[in-house]
Amino acid sequence: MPSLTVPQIPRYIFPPTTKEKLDYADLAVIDFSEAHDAKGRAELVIQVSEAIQTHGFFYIINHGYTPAQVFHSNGLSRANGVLLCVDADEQRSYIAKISETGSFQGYKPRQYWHIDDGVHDQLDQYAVNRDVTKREHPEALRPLLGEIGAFARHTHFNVLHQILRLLALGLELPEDTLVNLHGFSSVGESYVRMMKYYPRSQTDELKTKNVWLKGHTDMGSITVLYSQPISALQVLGRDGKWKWIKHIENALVINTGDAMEFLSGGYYRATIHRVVQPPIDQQNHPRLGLFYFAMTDDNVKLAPLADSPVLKRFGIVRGSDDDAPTMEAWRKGRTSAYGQTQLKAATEDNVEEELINGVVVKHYN
Ligand SMILES: O=C(O)CCC(=O)C(=O)O
Ligand SMILES: [Fe+2]
Repeated sequence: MPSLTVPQIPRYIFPPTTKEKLDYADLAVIDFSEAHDAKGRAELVIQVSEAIQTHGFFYIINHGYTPAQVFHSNGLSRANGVLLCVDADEQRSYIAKISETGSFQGYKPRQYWHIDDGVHDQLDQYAVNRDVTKREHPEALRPLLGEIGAFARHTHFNVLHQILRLLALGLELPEDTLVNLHGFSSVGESYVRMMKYYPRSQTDELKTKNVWLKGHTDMGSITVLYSQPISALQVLGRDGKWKWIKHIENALVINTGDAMEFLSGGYYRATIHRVVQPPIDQQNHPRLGLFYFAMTDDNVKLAPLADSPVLKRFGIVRGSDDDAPTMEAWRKGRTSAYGQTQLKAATEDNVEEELINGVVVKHYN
């Protein structure tokens, strides 16, 4: 019997994975069920450090949810429903004031970002701070806020913090060094994002050479993507070639962002990735995304953790903190500029750039 409080939300029917032969990145699969004892964790530290240094992406399996739980298939289905159910008028009243506030919280209006050659994005997105009470949300979302809050909490404590412990150990720092910079209750922006990409016109595909989101790094520390079946995400390999990210049922796809690159003095580089048109057999489906974008607390200075013996061995020192942006300044600068500023051609081929807080940010074609 339908519940009286939870609205009937159209279910998203997952399309099958592609039959096309794609050039997939060969990513490490990190099994979190091995993280329970010291020996297992020591092994995972090596695997995760290597994965970040080679590809920048890795999978996590056995992260604590089954596909049947709200956070995977059902979670995507709900994301779909929420993005679909809210009518245009209501969407308008929950629009994110992205350029004014430097925050994505709320709806990003469709076509807000410039992609290339006059073509704008074709995707809906709704962002919810991990503290779901921070803002008002559209009516369709309200009955789901408890679940979204629990999802954020689970991802923050059981996924993000576990990864951060492995990364701190990889820097030979006390296990909780990075965890302490990512407090769930601190002032900061780590948030849940639901995305829905729509198929685009042939003209847009031609003008952008099939690129839906240009190659970029994420601004935060860690991005957690709940793997979904439509292929479109690619990673730029160290050999300069784009490789596809393969869907693994109920896996998480993890990458590092700018904040982690700053904190580790470049030891954990931010991953360059992009989104392109899906392969031919998946092109007629909208593509859903469910993410947790993690950032440090707002007041953290994004400068190298120079106590790390690993960084010391690499000769990485912490310069004046006056030169380092805080997480708050970095995320606001990047968020308000993204898809809005006129990018300049860089000296490298196929790269454009912009200056954010005195740091060059690159975008890749
Ligand atoms: O849709 C995806 O798979 C990735 C999206 C992405 O890279 C981003 O929003 O930063
Ligand atoms: Fe990204």
